[in-house]
Amino acid sequence: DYFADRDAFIKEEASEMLGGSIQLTEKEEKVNRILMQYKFREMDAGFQNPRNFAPSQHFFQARRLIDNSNVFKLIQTIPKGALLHGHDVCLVSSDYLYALTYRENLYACTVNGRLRMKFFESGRQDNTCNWNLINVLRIIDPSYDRWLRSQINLYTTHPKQRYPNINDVWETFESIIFSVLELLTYRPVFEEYFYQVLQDLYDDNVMYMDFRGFLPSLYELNGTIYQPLETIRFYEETIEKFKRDHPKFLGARLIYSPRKDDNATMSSSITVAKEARKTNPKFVAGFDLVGQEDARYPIIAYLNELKELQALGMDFFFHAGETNWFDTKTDFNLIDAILLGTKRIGHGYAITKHPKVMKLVKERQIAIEVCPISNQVLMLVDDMRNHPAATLIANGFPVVISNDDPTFWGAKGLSYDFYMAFMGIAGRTADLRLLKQFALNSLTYSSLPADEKRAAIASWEKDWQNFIDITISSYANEIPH
Ligand SMILES: O=c1[nH]cnc2c1ncn2[C@@H]1O[C@H](CO)[C@@H](O)[C@H]1O
Repeated sequence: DYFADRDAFIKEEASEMLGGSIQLTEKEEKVNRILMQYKFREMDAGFQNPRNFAPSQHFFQARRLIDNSNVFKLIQTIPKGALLHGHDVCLVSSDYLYALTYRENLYACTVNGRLRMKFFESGRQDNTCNWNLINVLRIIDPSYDRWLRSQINLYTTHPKQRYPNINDVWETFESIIFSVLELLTYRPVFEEYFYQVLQDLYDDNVMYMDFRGFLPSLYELNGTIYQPLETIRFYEETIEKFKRDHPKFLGARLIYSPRKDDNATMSSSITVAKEARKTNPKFVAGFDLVGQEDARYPIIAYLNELKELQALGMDFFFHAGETNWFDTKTDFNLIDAILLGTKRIGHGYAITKHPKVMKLVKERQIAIEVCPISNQVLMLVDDMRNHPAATLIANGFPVVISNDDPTFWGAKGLSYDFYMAFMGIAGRTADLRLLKQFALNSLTYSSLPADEKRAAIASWEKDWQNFIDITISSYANEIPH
């Protein structure tokens, strides 16, 4: 019978999908029905009229739609496990970052038309720039604030016009980081900032983080400058403080990630990496190389240095294949990442063009850190339905969802990226099992040592049960049959 065969076909294919091996309990089924009712409504409205469908639009336009979405509201309450791919200075909400510019003693100047900000003791400004107090600039020029905001966010009403191609958006992105760096590396602000990073995650039901960071030097008003290795101490103290205030939070570990740079800079970064690994093996989970992949040297340019690190027991978590180019030095980073034994792959956007990499990634369970909104804002994909991670999800690859740099595109926490993955990248019938699998994957593939990982999963399971119970009771009148 044709229809029976067809049904069996569809079922078999769906069972290969990420999350397909999860059996939901009766209670979870109830929550799933609530979730899927909302999902179908939103998808059907989008199918009727694409104007209603957030994942096919640029995040700058889509955010308003997502904020009003019932699926999104539910996703926010889901215990999402860990964030495995986010960058040190790009992780708070834009509003929090903006609010920091109201701090006392903060001065500004422009360098080649770009904002630079730094804290000084009154009258002690250095002479590298024409410094003025920001809070004074605000008063004398009413348009100053609007300009300042534009200097610390990629947001624009017309992204396609403002950033005609990928190099334009990356150039602005890197110059934003230049603008905020000395705002954030003033030691007291750095600690408050990082505390808020953890708070944003905690509030979004994310309990652990492996983050990429380049260990910037911090400074005090009195002129003290700390060495990169000392930055680790401030991270660790802030994490301890946060955990004291939020006992359920499980911590954060650093993947030391200098930018792919010239030999001299890289050689000093390698020295830092070796030292950091030796002095802080618990906090330093591994090593990565960052920056716009098409524009910089490939991984293989640093082969000797990487081999040295490897000999010291350093784990790798490489960015690789964050590109639209096929069969070039950039996507070949995927091959070097695998050959060098990477534990996970950052982005891996080009991976579906490399069948042998695909095969090995599945065999060795190397997780792919998918960052949907980042890939859209940094101009690899327009419409989430075209994101290559759809293929990974359909074939049950070890995918985790991450937020990369939420500050600079006006996202917050991890839920916006979960929404894009769930509604835009995964299929129409992908359900609570997929979201549960994303959360479980984030812990399974985290850098946590085995015993801490077991404890983390046990703690997450409690949160999950709790989420199920709370959802059932708060949606009691709306559970479909
Ligand atoms: O998506 C990304 N791919 C590669 N590098 C990135 C991405 N997002 C941020 N950074 C890099 O991280 C540094 C801050 O720690 C940024 O300067 C940027 O080069």
